[in-house]
Amino acid sequence: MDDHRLESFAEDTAPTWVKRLPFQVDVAGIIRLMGRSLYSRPDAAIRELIQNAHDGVMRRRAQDLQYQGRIDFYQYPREGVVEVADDGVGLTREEAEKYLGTLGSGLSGLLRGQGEGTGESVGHLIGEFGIGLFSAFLLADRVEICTRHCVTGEVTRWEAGPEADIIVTPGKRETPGTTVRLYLKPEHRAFAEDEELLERAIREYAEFLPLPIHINGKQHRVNVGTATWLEPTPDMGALELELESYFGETPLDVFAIRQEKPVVIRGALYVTPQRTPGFTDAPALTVTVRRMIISRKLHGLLPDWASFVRGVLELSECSPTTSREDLVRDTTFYLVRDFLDRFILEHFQNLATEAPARWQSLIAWHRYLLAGAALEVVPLRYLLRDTYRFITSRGEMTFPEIMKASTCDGFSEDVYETVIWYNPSRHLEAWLNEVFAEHPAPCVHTLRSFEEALLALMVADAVSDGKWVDFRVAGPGSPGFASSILGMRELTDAPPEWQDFLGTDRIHVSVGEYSKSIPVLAFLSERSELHRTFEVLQKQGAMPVGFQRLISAHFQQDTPQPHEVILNRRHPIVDRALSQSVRSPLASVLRLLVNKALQTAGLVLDATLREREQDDLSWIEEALWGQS
Ligand SMILES: Nc1ncnc2c1ncn2[C@@H]1O[C@H](COP(=O)(O)OP(=O)(O)OP(=O)(O)O)[C@@H](O)[C@H]1O
Repeated sequence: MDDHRLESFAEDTAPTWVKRLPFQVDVAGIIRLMGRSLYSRPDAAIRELIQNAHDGVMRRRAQDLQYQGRIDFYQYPREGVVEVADDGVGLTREEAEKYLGTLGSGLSGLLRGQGEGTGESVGHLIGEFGIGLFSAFLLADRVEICTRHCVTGEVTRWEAGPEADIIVTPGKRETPGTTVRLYLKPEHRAFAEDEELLERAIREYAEFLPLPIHINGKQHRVNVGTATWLEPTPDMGALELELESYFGETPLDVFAIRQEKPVVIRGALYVTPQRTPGFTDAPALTVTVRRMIISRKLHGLLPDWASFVRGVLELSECSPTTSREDLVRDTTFYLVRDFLDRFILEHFQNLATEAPARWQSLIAWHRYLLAGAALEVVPLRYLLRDTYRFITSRGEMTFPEIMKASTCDGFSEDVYETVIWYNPSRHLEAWLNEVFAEHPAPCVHTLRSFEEALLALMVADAVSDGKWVDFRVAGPGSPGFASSILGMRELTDAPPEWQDFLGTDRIHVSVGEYSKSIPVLAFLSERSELHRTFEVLQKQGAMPVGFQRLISAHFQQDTPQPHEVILNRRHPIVDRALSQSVRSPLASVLRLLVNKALQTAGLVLDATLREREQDDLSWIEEALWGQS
């Protein structure tokens, strides 16, 4: 790095003049800024006022254990006013002057910092930053507060508009507590007129706050206040019902969390019945801090793989962001995240041993998501290895069962101890079931691509555990398939005239002997089919040029294998046909059998093959007609 000096901005001689300016803060501007950038929605003000009222009540409760406390909202539609009233501790005149008018200064935060009062009461206070009151200006252009201190009985009236000075005067109020009156901006007058709107806003944040909240003096409380998941030993039935009513879906499996270390976590998680969560957004949780809802969709706490898990957590040690709409990504946050990763996995491991039927139904329901997640998450893969049931030619089997049944016998020429055969294409399923019917090894139908990957990784895990195992497509191209599965001997290319007669440039014909009584076996090359589809599209001019180039490059690198047709020399028709010429009627019968085998394997006959079929039928018909 160059050696350069930090030059002073000041003149070298003593300054001829110095001016000191007070640091200017445009409070109105800051309030506007807070409204626009700090909070994502104007009803955040409702939450801040509830929090303040709550803290006031908690502080009074710390002094008087008999006292319960409540919060009341009142609407005055004619005046466009909403009031939030509590019967809490109230403020002295000095406190009102000091804390209500100073941005960034709040008593709650101070008390929590100093640990004043009984540990419990301070621990319950929500306020922290000393800015919440200013959020009232999101909804209102004027705010008036009347407060009576519960001990001194002093009554203070406080008033502020965003542009004007704060005015503090004596006030009138009979009982202890604080009332905050919001003179709503015209665009927010609905909060004074629409009771449902106000109720929704209250419940959005304070649903689980134990303090009762009422609107317009009505008897029933707006917030439910109960949160079974916070109880020391929650009743699981009640918990399930509560989650169901809160999240609006029936949990498939519920698990409560009560954790003390390394961080305190209370709550409940459940498995959602939704099959495609995580498609549009990452897994999310409802999170409360001191029972106020921080977010109903908090991201980043659940592991990515657990996209089918939902729930609600009380994280009293986590820090809300200043807007209280999210959590600060600090060490505590990451401790919670790491804990959840381990906890959810352990829960499923326990479920698999303690309630296997339940675990099986979860796997069946969330097959895609679980198998997909297991590709990356090794412990989950180990769990699925022992419990995930693949569909095979011998019914459903777990990986260890497949391994056991796929052991090569002593007579096999294979160098591997175990060979797992699998079939990745649906149209070969029935056919391969027949082929494998008498064979002790199963054919695993990995009909969804993630299952093929899952099986491959399980094989790779077995290999790294020291097992001598191979993994092969059940098809004639795979070593050992013809000999060990089909019992086929001496596989050779068909003589050229038979290749020309029975095959095409896309169909390769060979002859062998196999134990089955089937005359012809056909195996399609999926790549060849794909190639053909693209060729047709290209001819129709239906493919964008860029895509076309990509496809051509793809197939140039690796030309597709032809479809395979294998004639069984042991079958009498095949044997007799091959001993005659390609012009004999039996040759046409054989060609019909080849077409049939290709169709059974899933090939849709093209025009050439269909034409050929017609020729064969006419030729046989003619030959038979001639004979009668
Ligand atoms: N209803 C109330 N009852 C008693 N004191 C109150 C009430 N509302 C506000 N106060 C006092 O005013 C202070 C400032 O409130 P403000 O909402 O701005 O900040 P806070 O609640 O301390 O912190 P935060 O910004 O995190 O909400 C509070 O700390 C509290 O001392």
